[in-house]
Amino acid sequence: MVNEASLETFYKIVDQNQDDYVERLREAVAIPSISSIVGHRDDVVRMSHWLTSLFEKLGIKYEARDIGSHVMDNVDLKLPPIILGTYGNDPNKKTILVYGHYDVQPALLEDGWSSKPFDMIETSKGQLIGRGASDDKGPIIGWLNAIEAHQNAEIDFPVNLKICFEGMEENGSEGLEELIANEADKYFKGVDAVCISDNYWLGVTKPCLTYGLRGICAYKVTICGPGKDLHSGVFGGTVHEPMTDLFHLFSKLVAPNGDILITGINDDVAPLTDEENKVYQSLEFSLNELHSAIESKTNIYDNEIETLQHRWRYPSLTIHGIEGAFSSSGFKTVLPAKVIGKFSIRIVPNMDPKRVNELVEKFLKDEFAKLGSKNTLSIECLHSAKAWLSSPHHWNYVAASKAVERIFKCKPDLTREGGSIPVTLTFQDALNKNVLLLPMGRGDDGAHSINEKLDRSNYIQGIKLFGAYLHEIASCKAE
Ligand SMILES: C[C@H](N)C(=O)N[C@@H](Cc1c[nH]cn1)C(=O)O
Ligand SMILES: [Zn+2]
Ligand SMILES: [Zn+2]
Repeated sequence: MVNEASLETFYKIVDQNQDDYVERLREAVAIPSISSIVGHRDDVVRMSHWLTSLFEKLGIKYEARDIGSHVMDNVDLKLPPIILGTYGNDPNKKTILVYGHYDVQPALLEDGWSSKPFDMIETSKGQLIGRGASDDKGPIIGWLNAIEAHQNAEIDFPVNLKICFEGMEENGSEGLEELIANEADKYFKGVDAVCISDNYWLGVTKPCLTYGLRGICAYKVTICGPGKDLHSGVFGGTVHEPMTDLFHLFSKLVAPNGDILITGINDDVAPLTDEENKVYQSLEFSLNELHSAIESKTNIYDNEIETLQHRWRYPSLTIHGIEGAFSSSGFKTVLPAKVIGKFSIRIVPNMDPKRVNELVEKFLKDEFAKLGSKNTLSIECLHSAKAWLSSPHHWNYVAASKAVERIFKCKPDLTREGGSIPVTLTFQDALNKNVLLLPMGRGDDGAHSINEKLDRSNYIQGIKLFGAYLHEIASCKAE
């Protein structure tokens, strides 16, 4: 049985301390821990130190595991540590593993942010705007705030908590899979279930529990031509241009209606069953919510069901950008000598990254050969991860559903999501335990986009939700 009085005291303490929690998030957002930019690697490491100081303050035992180094953009870089924490070790309590990441996506004011991305502001509507506020600093700090609130309220922490925070999630989670495989029977031994808060509600009003994610294969395509950038007037029309080749190649990858054109890519996509199709009929999601999240009406599908199916259970291909091309304002009549195009494919159940890589390589090489260009082409898969599906009827989900009802007075939606968190499947397979995604933020938080935000109410109610979830876990029967 959940101790109702303890929970009420916990909620009260969370409410009383909410301004401190916001300040804590502001401090964390101020560290630009961007894992995919060489010059920010020290900031990612600084963020790990910020977290471990908080672990010390809260009495969480931890190890900051050194996982070696890697080469990124031709630079040898130390990988940020994986922080493994342990809070409580009572054999009579269940053990829950929480995972999150302390790295963030890149962000520049000139991308169109309305305020400096790493100086978190709070708007009059209670939106906490800053890079990483929702993805994933708010949620990871949320777990730590929940621990502190139990201490301040002087109530027993209901479970043993194991914590795994990484600093490379936005850049392929390098080193994490290996660490989990090595530690499955050591550090992760005794874990009963896993909970990850690193995604978002479907819309803006109703909480959800998430049981599926798409995977990802991310590519870098390099075309090299002349030995240096050239004057387009002097040399244009007389040399094979890398940018022209890249545009031709990339135009073959995907149609404007989103269909992926790579030969064979759709062959393995799991067929849509009647049972799965039914799931989409009962979801509360409107195109209006989509329009507000994308700040336009540029949706491909004119109905909710197809939109969600193409977000959750069909693959998609996105062209992200071109390195080496002229991209500033103004006009420069340059002929770029070398360009690097970047795209990724979100993959779905039954698709295998190895097979996807083979198909992508063959397709690009065949198409490049048709151009008759004397430039050179190279293709690199930067990182990949399979799609993930969990069992939403497991006691882990039942406990989370009860916790949502306590805090939000409604039953959560059961959703899948289009983004990727490679570690979900790794934990599920390596530990053979149920994995639950319990989001804190809303569908319009703008993760990876400009003006990323976390609503103060989602942050504070999210801390209460995490606490309530752990209390429900403690009182539920694990079968
Ligand atoms: C859903 C999660 N919060 C997230 O944003 N994941 C990233 C992971 C990733 C993979 N390559 C680079 N980042 C995502 O889905 O893009
Ligand atoms: Zn992210
Ligand atoms: Zn994330």
